[in-house]
Amino acid sequence: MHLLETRDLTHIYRGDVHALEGVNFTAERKSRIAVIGPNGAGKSTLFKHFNGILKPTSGEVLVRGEPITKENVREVRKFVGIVFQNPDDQIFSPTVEQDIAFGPINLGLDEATVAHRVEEALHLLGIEELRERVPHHLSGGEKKRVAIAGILAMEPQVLVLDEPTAGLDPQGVADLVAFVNRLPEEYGMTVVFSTHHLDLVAEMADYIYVMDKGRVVGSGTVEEVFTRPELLTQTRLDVPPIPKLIRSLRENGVAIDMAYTYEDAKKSFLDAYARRA
Ligand SMILES: Nc1ncnc2c1ncn2[C@@H]1O[C@H](COP(=O)(O)OP(=O)(O)OP(=O)(O)O)[C@@H](O)[C@H]1O
Repeated sequence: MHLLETRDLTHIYRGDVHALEGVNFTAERKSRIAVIGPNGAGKSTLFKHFNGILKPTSGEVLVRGEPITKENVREVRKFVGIVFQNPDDQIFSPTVEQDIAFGPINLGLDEATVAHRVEEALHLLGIEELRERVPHHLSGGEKKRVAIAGILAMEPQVLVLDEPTAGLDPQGVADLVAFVNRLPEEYGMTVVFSTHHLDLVAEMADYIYVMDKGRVVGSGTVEEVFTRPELLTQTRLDVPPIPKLIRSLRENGVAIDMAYTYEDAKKSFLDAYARRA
């Protein structure tokens, strides 16, 4: 049984827009999964099926092996939390603190538990100093953190992030990467995210789904996907700079180990340099 699964999932929007066509997707506990693909590939539509926001035109979505039904959709939404692309869709309370408390209160938790969860979420996202602020007056990046904190406070087992780094400054991106990477190990969570920043994928994911025109056109480990440049270019994507540069050096006779993350690349370069010396 998979933690989350779609089987032959097809979604046709009104107007005969075929947004998903026969998508098979699985996620396991503690996995870090990137969904990549050009604009309009169907990433957000897929995510909206993960907790029953959208209903399949055909096919199935299974959460812990169970199809999503009217009866279990509340439970499913506790289990799978989604942070949308645009934080304005998700933020509506008068203060940040109240906004983060909204989800836990809705789950029917007692006051002390709600307060505790709000504190934890503020702390995890590093936004304690924003607690009294009016969400709508925050910057884009600050809003994004508040939106993530609001979902996190519901303690989902699966955290789905639709383009989490869009609009963040470089330090914000680095903080987000570090934050996401703590969740599987420290909290046993599964993280599924979409991004157009392919250089972040190796830093934040173990497994990749490549989507194009509503279909999954490739999937595999970071290594499996990034060693298929044709798959990426045919979907208007590209191999990120680190593996691209190292591949090119290898093709030019440089003895250097392949790497996908910044830290691994640094090690590869230092090793290659040491071997020469
Ligand atoms: N509510 C809707 N009604 C009709 N068509 C829609 C609706 N939402 C999305 N679509 C269409 O479905 C297709 C998939 O859109 P989706 O937002 O899932 O793509 P995406 O991969 O998330 O794109 P992006 O990278 O631009 O965020 C697109 O052709 C889009 O125009």
